[in-house]
Amino acid sequence: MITGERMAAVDENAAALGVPRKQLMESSGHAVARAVREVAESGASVAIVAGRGNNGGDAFVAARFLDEYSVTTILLGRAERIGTEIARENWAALQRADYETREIADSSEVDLPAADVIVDAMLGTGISGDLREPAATAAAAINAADATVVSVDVPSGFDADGGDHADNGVEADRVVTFHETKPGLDDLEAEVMVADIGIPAAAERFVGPGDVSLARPDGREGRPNVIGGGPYTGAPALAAQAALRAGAELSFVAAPDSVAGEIQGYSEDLIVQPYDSGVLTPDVADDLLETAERYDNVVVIGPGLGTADETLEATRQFLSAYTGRAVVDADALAVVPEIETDATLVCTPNRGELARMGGPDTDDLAAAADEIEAFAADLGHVVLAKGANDVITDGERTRISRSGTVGMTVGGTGDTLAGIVAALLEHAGPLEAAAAGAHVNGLAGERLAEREEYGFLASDMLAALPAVLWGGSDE
Ligand SMILES: NC(=O)C1=CN([C@@H]2O[C@H](COP(=O)(O)OP(=O)(O)OC[C@H]3O[C@@H](n4cnc5c(N)ncnc54)[C@H](O)[C@@H]3O)[C@@H](O)[C@H]2O)[C@H](O)CC1
Ligand SMILES: [K+]
Repeated sequence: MITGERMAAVDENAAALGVPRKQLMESSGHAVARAVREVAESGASVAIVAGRGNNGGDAFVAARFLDEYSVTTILLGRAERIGTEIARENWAALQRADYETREIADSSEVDLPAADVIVDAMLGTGISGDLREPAATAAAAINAADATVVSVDVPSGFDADGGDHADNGVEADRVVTFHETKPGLDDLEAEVMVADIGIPAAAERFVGPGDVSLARPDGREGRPNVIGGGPYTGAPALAAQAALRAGAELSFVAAPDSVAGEIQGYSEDLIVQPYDSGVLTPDVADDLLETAERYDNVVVIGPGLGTADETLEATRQFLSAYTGRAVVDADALAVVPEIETDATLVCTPNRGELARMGGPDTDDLAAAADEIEAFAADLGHVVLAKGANDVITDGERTRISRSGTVGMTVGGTGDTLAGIVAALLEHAGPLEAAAAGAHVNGLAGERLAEREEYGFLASDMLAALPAVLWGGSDE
């Protein structure tokens, strides 16, 4: 089962692994042709109704595999407004190879030829909202036709993220969906066939650019609050700054008044809010909990907190009562296996912290991915286990991030990671935020290592983050 937006991420990851979208489109189109052949008698007439996106592109490919039939390909819209390069190229090939094609400018021109089989390639996972014209009129004509309807990827009008189908959507007899079925597809009347289109398993297993695109903030959003500091002051400052560099609008630090000034001193960009105590105590935790619940910000709890008994008790109390989203790092991790909570937690243990939490005790986290997945399932939260390769899992789905470089084994890179995950968690799911966060943190380190393999600081990574999240230069 895979959603449309996750499919786009996997698609982008496949391209980064060397399997470009055009090759996927060729496989998709071939799969559609095979499905048509299963329902078309020899000599049958086939009408392809294509949209201007890659769903249509798949059908332009299919037309080339259906020479034994009389095929007409109808494009809803003008050819020059085909939305993607690979769909345009496949349309152009049909023109040059003298295939039977028609362009429909608007709904008044919708007039489907009589056909034994209709291929519905108007809309796939790129749909937004109920069918607009001319797709709406075309869908009605398809539904009224006396033909077998084969839909490409999903019936046009079906939402591959939410699983519901537009009232004016196409009623397909068959659906050829790619790679994995989509949520809700099997509830439709249609017969669903899943076509393998050659996406390497690595495109799902390993975090890639598609996962970063999926979790990247569009614009500045979120106001994470770092609950940290006490004995240490660098960690909360790094985490809070990383959150800003990863797209947060504001970044708060709640810290003991004894160190608040020092933390503020690291960066004027932070909003440091001192509390009247030398360390995090249960009373202070109560106040911070009330604030966190009121503002519904993502919390980062742990950086630099220290391990005083009353601090651990305060952390236990905060996380047990909290119902929002939090990144739990460093010394705060110890309490997570001891508590029940309704909060959505992303735990970011390093190898030692993972073992102390009850997870596998090993240097090669990727080799222990299944055990870490089982540990996360038991823990009930997302675990981002940090190592040479990071293992990110919600107990059901597991990803490996291979980004990063040996120079990152310097103090503070775990703090920047926690801040990045917090910024992404403001708008992305916990697994998605953790996977993209781990990956982006590693890419920032790689970018610095291009200049010098060692010797860079965690604080140097802050300036490299925007470039790896949004592309562009950090110079
Ligand atoms: N992800 C993969 O691995 C592969 C996907 N393939 C095919 O690509 C489509 C998704 O293509 P995309 O270009 O993103 O969008 P669509 O073609 O689905 O539709 C976009 C198209 O439709 C217009 N549009 C959007 N909403 C509406 C609406 N409500 N009413 C009318 N028109 C609408 C929009 O303006 C665009 O023009 C996927 O389904 C697969 O079929 C690859 O080819 C194979 C690998
Ligand atoms: K379709």
